Amino acid sequence: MRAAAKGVLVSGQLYAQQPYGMLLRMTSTNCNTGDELDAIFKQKKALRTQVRKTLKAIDPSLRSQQDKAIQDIIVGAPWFKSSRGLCAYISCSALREVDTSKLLSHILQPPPAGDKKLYVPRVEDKNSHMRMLNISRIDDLVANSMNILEPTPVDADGNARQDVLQANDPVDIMLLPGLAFDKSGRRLGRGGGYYDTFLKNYRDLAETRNWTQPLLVALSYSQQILDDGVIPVTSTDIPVDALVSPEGVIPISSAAFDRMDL
Ligand SMILES: Nc1nc2c(c(=O)[nH]1)N(C=O)[C@@H](CNc1ccc(C(=O)N[C@@H](CCC(=O)O)C(=O)O)cc1)CN2
Ligand SMILES: Nc1ncnc2c1ncn2[C@@H]1O[C@H](COP(=O)(O)OP(=O)(O)OP(=O)(O)O)[C@@H](O)[C@H]1O
Repeated sequence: MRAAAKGVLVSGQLYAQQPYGMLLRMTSTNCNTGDELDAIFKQKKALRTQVRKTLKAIDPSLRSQQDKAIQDIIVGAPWFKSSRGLCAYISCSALREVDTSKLLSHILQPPPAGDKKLYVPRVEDKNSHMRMLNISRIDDLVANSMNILEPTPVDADGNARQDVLQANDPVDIMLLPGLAFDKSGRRLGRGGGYYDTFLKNYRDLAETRNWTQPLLVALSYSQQILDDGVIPVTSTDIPVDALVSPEGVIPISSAAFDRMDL
């Protein structure tokens, strides 16, 4: 995947090669040279190793206190209560991700309490391709090869599940996982590029449809919030609008300040 980020010249213009043979025109704002990218990927890899270690060292009871605090903050928040459509991840405890199980059970309550449409990730292939599919019950999930629960492409009645990129209505919020974050919105993922690719596609779709962009909200243990300047980023990394940690909501973008009622 690293080679995919190197520049190629087409008709005198520099392009970054993307999965599926797509080319992204390199401009002064989105351009990283091959050497820069190699250096950044190395720094990201080292930081991932360090953060994984930190996460493994958190005492399990402290971790579950943080899991509860983060989910309670979200469930009680006006911006969450008023949302109609969400994308959320299905947390994996072996990866030490902030737990989303209480949040998901809350969203998936039978109506009228459960009044939100939920989309969750399904990895389609190793070329950073992930879809977000609609589920209405926790039983809609099965473990994939990475041991993360994900929806089957077809529901129990044999109908294809709705893909959020094909839906007629926008989602308001995306609850995102990650290994590390900072208070300027930088996010370090697990390295697949799945979220960055999906978020870019959703952003393009929302723009085409004239929809309000969803708020990108990352769930983070206190230990995952790093000082500004520590998280290396490339031009394809999409910043988050806000963080939710056990200490509360940290709004970052102007959209977060406007919409999170803080
Ligand atoms: N809960 C959850 N679901 C998700 C993601 C995620 O980060 N969390 N993804 C977000 O992309 C996609 C799947 N991508 C993944 C990428 C790496 C690993 C993983 O197990 N990484 C190991 C290291 C593997 C290695 O390189 O040796 C790890 O981080 O410890 C899991 C999922 C879609 N679904
Ligand atoms: N919009 C995009 N289109 C195509 N490839 C992308 C896009 N965004 C990121 N990638 C590629 O995905 C790979 C992994 O990127 P990176 O290391 O930044 O992932 P990450 O942010 O840690 O993971 P994730 O986005 O899944 O949380 C890189 O090769 C990167 O060039």
